[in-house]
Amino acid sequence: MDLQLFTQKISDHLKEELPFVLYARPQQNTISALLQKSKTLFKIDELATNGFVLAPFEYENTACFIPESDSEKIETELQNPSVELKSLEIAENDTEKDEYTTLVSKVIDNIKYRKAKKIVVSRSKDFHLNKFSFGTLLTSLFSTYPQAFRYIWYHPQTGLWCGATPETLVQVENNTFKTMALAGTQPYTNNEVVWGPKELDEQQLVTDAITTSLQRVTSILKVSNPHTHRAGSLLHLRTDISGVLKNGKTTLTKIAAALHPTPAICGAPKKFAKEFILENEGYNRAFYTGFLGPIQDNGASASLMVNLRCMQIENNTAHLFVGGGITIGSKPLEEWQETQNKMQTMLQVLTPML
Ligand SMILES: C=C(O[C@@H]1C=C(C(=O)O)C=C[C@H]1O)C(=O)O
Repeated sequence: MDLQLFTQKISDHLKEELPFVLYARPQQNTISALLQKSKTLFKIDELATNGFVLAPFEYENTACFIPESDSEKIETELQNPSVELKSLEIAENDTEKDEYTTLVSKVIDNIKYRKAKKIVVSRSKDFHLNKFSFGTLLTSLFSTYPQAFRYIWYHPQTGLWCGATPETLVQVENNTFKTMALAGTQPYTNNEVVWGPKELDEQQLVTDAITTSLQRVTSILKVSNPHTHRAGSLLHLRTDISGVLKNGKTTLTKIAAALHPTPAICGAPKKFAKEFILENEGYNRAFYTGFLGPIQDNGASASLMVNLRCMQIENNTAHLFVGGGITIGSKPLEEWQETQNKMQTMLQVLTPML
């Protein structure tokens, strides 16, 4: 379908407050959309129905869902999806900076007392938009980050969420699966990339925790060496993990539950880190650091992504969400700067509306 018609159809759907989701896979120019016909907020326990799932950080069993069976499916192709990235100045707010660096210091204290090895903390920041335009958001989001998984989700009960995430939670295809350990961040420059021991250790911890939690549900595991992954104006360290699902019995639901929340977005040990986050972060992450993606073949095939570099847009306000992993070597001011840098990803998308 022609991009203009595609955009018009979805804008009309939004005006009627009808649910929809549109997404494009990494490196692909095809944007697929599901336009739900009713206003029902579908919830699923088993990830075994064709459609698109959106799960919160506090996922236990239940996630929001747009079923293919209640939707019209349309597609379009993006032309020339390449935009130059220009860093935007973000005014520093002293109170926000104090609150965040204090939170990071508290994590470091807990790590010193050996309560945890790593905790990922985060914050949210609001930006005022001069004028929200769905069409502008669509072209800006999908053309700025062709290498990321991009999505826009809307339901009158969840609001409008969108993002461009570099991180796969799990991809399943014919009994085989792929996942990744993504951790360690530095700004992208033209210089040679060097990773220090802090980042290498932090990333290894994520790889170890993921491979351990996969042991129960998989039979063959292949683990790559860590390599640099570019995500817009940032670089991460990434290890690819792939294998075969155990006896053909492991379902998508089981593998997602075994992985989520990974130490890339929660911490290690998982239980302590999650409780610390819920008690101390001081805001509700909602769908940020949850997972989302299309489910096909009744769960035999799926691409579930971690919901990072995302925002919720309400009227003329964009709520951006950013965080970072804290380990023994972390420094509060550097962690603050890392969240400022991560904010650039969604700010680039908002530029035409600021
Ligand atoms: C928590 C975020 O990113 C995660 C934390 C990272 C880190 O601490 O280096 C890197 C990639 C992500 O796994 C975020 O983008 O908000």
